[in-house]
Amino acid sequence: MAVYTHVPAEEMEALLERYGVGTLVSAKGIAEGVENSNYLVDTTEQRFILTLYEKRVDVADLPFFLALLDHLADKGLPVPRALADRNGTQLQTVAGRPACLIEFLQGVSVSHPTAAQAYATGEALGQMHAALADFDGQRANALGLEGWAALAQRCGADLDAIQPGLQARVQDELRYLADNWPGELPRSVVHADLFPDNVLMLGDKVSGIIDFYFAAQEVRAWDVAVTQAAWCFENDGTGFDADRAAALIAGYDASFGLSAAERAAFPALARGACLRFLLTRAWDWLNTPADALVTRKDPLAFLRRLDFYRDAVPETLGL
Ligand SMILES: Nc1ncnc2c1ncn2[C@@H]1O[C@H](COP(=O)(O)OP(=O)(O)OP(=O)(O)O)[C@@H](O)[C@H]1O
Ligand SMILES: N[C@@H](CCO)C(=O)O
Repeated sequence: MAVYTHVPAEEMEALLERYGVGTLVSAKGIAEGVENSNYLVDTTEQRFILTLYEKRVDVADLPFFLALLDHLADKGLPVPRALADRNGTQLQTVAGRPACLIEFLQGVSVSHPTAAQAYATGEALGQMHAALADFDGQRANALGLEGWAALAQRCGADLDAIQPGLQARVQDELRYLADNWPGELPRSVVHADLFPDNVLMLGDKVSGIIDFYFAAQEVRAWDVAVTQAAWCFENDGTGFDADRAAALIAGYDASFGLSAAERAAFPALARGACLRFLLTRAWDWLNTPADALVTRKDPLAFLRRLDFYRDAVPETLGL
């Protein structure tokens, strides 16, 4: 579950008062997600998401994230805005945490995406990249190449407690990526975490793209690699689904497209994607008490993906 901070009903009521959006009917903690606390809030008029920003979100980055949501929503993407209260303020303090009241979008996150759903997601990702061409917000990617090395350093030899030999494997991979990272490819603000749980779907249509709190400037095609690594395997990192992967890339090509240079670099980008999630999951695995309410995600599910991309023949990746 992910409700790290409890919000008393009185405080919720006082918050809603500032927006003039009806009075509180119910507020339920949302179990999904690991990063922030989220509540589903119903008022006499409307339904909202209340997000309280927790450990990995730096308050100084919130203006960037809120501007990004507004920019994409202005361009017609199904992205929820943070609402402004009667004074025009989007960012609030709730139960001592920075917080926003966010538009509720319909749809469900799929656990076993079909090829048609992967196509729609690739297409939506391409539309998002097109819409970001004139977004001038700046945020460096703390979870890029340098950030992975720093995180590996912080995990240190404890990586071997997750699986013997993991520290050496991570160091090999960091060396490979330092030598082969295609840093010369076009850059843009990217979503950087477009997992199935961050895409809401109604049937085969994308009805919502959420959770932009890792968005940052990065090699743009890395976003496509992250999305493929997240969408085209079983949860445990086995069973790469070539049809789903090809559909995702075809959807992206239909709305934006990968260049020849981006296709050539795709396996290295995908290895970087896998290393990013392997390391953040490993850090959480090592630093989340076993009795914590939040469910830790398996780092080895991304080691298996990493092994897959290391050994993959590029033609099998749907490129
Ligand atoms: N704008 C929204 N409209 C509808 N549902 C939403 C919205 N925002 C969040 N949700 C719901 O809340 C859940 C958790 O949200 P979110 O993924 O943003 O949390 P998180 O803790 O940041 O997650 P993650 O672990 O993916 O980083 C989502 O899976 C979704 O069900
Ligand atoms: N989507 C990430 C969580 C956010 O860093 C994961 O599944 O590991």
